[in-house]
Amino acid sequence: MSARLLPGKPVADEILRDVSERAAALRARGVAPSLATILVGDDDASAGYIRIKQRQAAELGFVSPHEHLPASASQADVLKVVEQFNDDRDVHGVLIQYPIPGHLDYDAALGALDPDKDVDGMHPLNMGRLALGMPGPLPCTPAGIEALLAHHEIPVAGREVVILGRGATLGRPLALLLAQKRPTANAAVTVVHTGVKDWPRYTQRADILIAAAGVPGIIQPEHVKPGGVVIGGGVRYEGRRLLPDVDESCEAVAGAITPRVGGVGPTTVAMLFRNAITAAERATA
Ligand SMILES: Nc1nc2c(c(=O)[nH]1)N[C@@H](CN(C=O)c1ccc(C(=O)N[C@@H](CCC(=O)O)C(=O)O)cc1)CN2
Repeated sequence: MSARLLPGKPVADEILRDVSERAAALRARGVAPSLATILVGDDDASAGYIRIKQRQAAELGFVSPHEHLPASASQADVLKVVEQFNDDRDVHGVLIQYPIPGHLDYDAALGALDPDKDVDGMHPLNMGRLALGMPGPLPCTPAGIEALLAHHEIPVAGREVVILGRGATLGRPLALLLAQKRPTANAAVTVVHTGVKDWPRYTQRADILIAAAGVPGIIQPEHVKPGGVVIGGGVRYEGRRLLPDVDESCEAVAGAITPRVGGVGPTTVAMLFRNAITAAERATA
């Protein structure tokens, strides 16, 4: 058996088409939608992702002010930039590229961000909104995975979803999202982590297995239910080299699977812009 592939690009294209139309509507009433980016330090991969986001912003007709702080920046320097963007009425969304240098506190910087401008959906208030089922910006990778499943018409409601990994950016918010009472969610969700000795016992019974561990190659064919759906959400980067959680040999066992490149990643960026256009519309309504 060879699994059906579930690419992310058509999902991202659909989301970005909608964002582009909404951006044009804002511009037609004299509003320039704006997504500000903050990069701290000289990490090549992060600088590359910022360039991708700026290119995408330009294609969609967004303004994208950018602040690049040196690796030696202090926490106060970072907070000052965050506050400047918070106070700037022409800036509708802000993202702080992760990671930042080790002497800095990313969570504190995120906590200082205006929650209404939080396009990553990771501010504590927005995570709280997600936990309570209240409207707000959704964390981009979890929202991208829900959209990917819906786009490829993978039924989720009532099915057994197992998420391997409980991190704050993926496993935990994704569990909250897919358990919500909505047609594209409403699943029986189990979160298991790699510290559980017999974690394969959980993944083997998953109708939909979502790898969110950030451990390269941790998911092998024997961890997958034959014919099940496998979504590779977790990745680790060595420089710009992508090391997915899911080993490619899983394609022989799964019924459907995301490609190792061009799976969940493109949907994450699209969701960032969906959050940004929503923030711009709300700020200028
Ligand atoms: N503030 C944020 N920081 C970071 C995020 C984020 O969402 N918000 N995510 C990652 C980096 N990232 C975006 O910033 C990102 C990384 C990778 C991809 C992607 O589409 N990858 C491709 C593979 C590309 C390759 O060949 O290496 C894929 O998955 O197919 C998109 C976004 C950390 N920081």
